[in-house]
Amino acid sequence: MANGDILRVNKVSKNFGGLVALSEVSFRVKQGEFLGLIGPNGAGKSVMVNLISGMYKPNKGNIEFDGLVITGMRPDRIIRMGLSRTFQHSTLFFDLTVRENIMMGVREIGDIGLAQAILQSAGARAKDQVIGQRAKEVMQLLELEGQAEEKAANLPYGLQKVVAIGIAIAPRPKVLILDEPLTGLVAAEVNQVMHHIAGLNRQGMTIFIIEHNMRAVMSYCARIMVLSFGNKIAEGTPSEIQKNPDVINSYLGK
Ligand SMILES: Nc1ncnc2c1ncn2[C@@H]1O[C@H](COP(=O)(O)OP(=O)(O)OP(=O)(O)O)[C@@H](O)[C@H]1O
Repeated sequence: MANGDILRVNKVSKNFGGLVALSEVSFRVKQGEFLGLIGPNGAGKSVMVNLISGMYKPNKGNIEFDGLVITGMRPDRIIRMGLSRTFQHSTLFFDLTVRENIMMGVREIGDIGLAQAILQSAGARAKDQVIGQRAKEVMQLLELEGQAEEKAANLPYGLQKVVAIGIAIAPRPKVLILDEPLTGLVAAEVNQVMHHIAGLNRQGMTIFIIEHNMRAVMSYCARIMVLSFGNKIAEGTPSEIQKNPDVINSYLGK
């Protein structure tokens, strides 16, 4: 895409019956960027994530990812194109180990770059090997090797969030969307999760994070967008956002 945009949201609106959840919202995300989305409860943040990831369809407007219009595409196809997300509520397989959880992330996609040909043509054993290898890489990347054989249910909450990120990045996405990944975490866990997200960004992954934790958003995001009642009310650097009177009135001041 021109200007290095990896994602473009163009005048997107979403209604639920008479409720306007999003009203003609537009924004762009640059390749490699660390973008934050903030706003009060009910502002439309999760609806925006669901529209981008193909779970909802907009009533108006369109969304472009990596040069293609993805509006109306099925969520699995959007993931295969390289746009992955995590969910506000945990989506781990609690009875499975960390390794097995991350293997699920790889397997679900069935497309891991160079390994794609092997996955399509080879027998079950070769497939398992490729999937296991990718799971190992992901665990190394997120420093989860020590917990590889632990059941997800037995992990502290912060590590469960890291495993959820592992499932999402297993298919090597270009863009990772995180929907409130810090909810319910204590300060040390917040730092742990943000450390991993920042590491992924340093390695080139574009990050789009929805969060209420202002300290984390302000210290990690290069740019922040603010939604309120379905409208984009501001966009700028953390210091611009902190000074913006509309943002203070509708969100930060409260
Ligand atoms: N599937 C749905 N059906 C009907 N209304 C919905 C649906 N999903 C979201 N909404 C409504 O859309 C509005 C925006 O909700 P959304 O979940 O996007 O808010 P949010 O900004 O993510 O809030 P929070 O910070 O509390 O997660 C709310 O009024 C919500 O009730």
